[in-house]
Amino acid sequence: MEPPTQTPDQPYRTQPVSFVRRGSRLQGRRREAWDELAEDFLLDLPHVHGSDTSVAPDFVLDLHAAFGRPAPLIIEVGSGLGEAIAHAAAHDPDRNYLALEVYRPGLAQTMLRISQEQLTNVRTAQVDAAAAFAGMIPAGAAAEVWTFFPDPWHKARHHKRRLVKEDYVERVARVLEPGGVFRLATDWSSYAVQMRAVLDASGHFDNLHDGERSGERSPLTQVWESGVETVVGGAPVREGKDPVSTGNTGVNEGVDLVGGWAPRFDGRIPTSFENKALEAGRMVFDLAYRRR
Ligand SMILES: C[S@@+](CC[C@H](N)C(=O)[O-])C[C@H]1O[C@@H](n2cnc3c(N)ncnc32)[C@H](O)[C@@H]1O
Repeated sequence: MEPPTQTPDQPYRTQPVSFVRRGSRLQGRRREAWDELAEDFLLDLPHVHGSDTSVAPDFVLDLHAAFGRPAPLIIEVGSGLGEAIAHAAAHDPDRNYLALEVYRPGLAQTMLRISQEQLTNVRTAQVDAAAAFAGMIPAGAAAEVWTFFPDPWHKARHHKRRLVKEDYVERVARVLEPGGVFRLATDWSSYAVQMRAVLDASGHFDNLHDGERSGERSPLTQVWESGVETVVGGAPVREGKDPVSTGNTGVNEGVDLVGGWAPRFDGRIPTSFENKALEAGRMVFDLAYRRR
C-alpha cells in the first residue's frame, strides 16, 4: 500500500525547518521496499498534526526494543540514500546505527541497502532530527552523532534554516553521552565557519583537533585563495543576487589562523553527494567535537 503523502507541517512549528518538501511519492523498487521492509527497519513513530516528519513531544524511544539488543548507538542525521550509514554499520556490527531522515525515497533506498547487505544493526526513522533530539532520543543515549553535508541554505536570508545552529547543538549535546563524539562535514566554507563558531561557543564540546590545519594548511585558507566558491554552477557569484552567501566565500579573504579542522573521518565513505562537490572542485571540511 502506498504510504500517505506528506502534509504541511509548518503550523505546529515555531522555528523554520532545515528541509524543503521534496517529492515524497515512492515508485517502483523503492515503493516495494517501503511496503516490504518498513516493518523491520523503519521505526513506527507517533506523529502530530498530520505531519510525517514530526514526533509527539512526549514520545521516548525504547532503544533496546527498537534494536532488539543493548549496544552503543551511532545516529546519522540526514542520511540521504543511506550510503554512509550502511557502509559503517556493515563494518561495525557491535554497534547500533540509527538513520534520521525526512526524505521518504531516501529512507526507502536506505532500507533496500540494509536488506541487501543483510544488516541487523540499522534502523531508520522518518523524522526531523531537531524534533527527535528534543525528546524522542533519551538523554545521553548516543555514543556518536553524525551530520554530514547538511543542506547549505546559501542565501543569507536563508541561513536561519541551517540545521547546525545553536539550538541544534544544544540538542545534540543532550543526546550524546559524556565523551561522545559529534562529527560533521560540509563542502561549503561559510557553513563550515558557522559550524566551528557555534560549537566552539557552546560550552558543551571540546574540539578533538583544536588548532590543527590552520594557516596555509587550512582548507578555509585554500578555498579563499582558490576562489572556487565564487563560481557556482559555472556562473560567478554576484553580489546582491548571490546564489550563495558571499560571507566567507570571496577570494583573498586572508589566512585562517584558527584551524580546528579534523582529518577525514574513516567511517565516512564518499557519497554520491560528496562526489559531486569534489567534481565541482570544492573542498570538504570535517569537524569532530567531544561532549564534555
Ligand atoms: C545534502 S543532503 C546530504 C545527504 C547525505 N548526508 C550525503 O552526504 O549524501 C542533506 C540531507 O539531510 C536531510 N535533512 C535535512 N534536514 C533534516 C532534518 N531536520 N532531519 C533529518 N534529515 C534532514 C535532507 O532530506 C537530505 O537528505
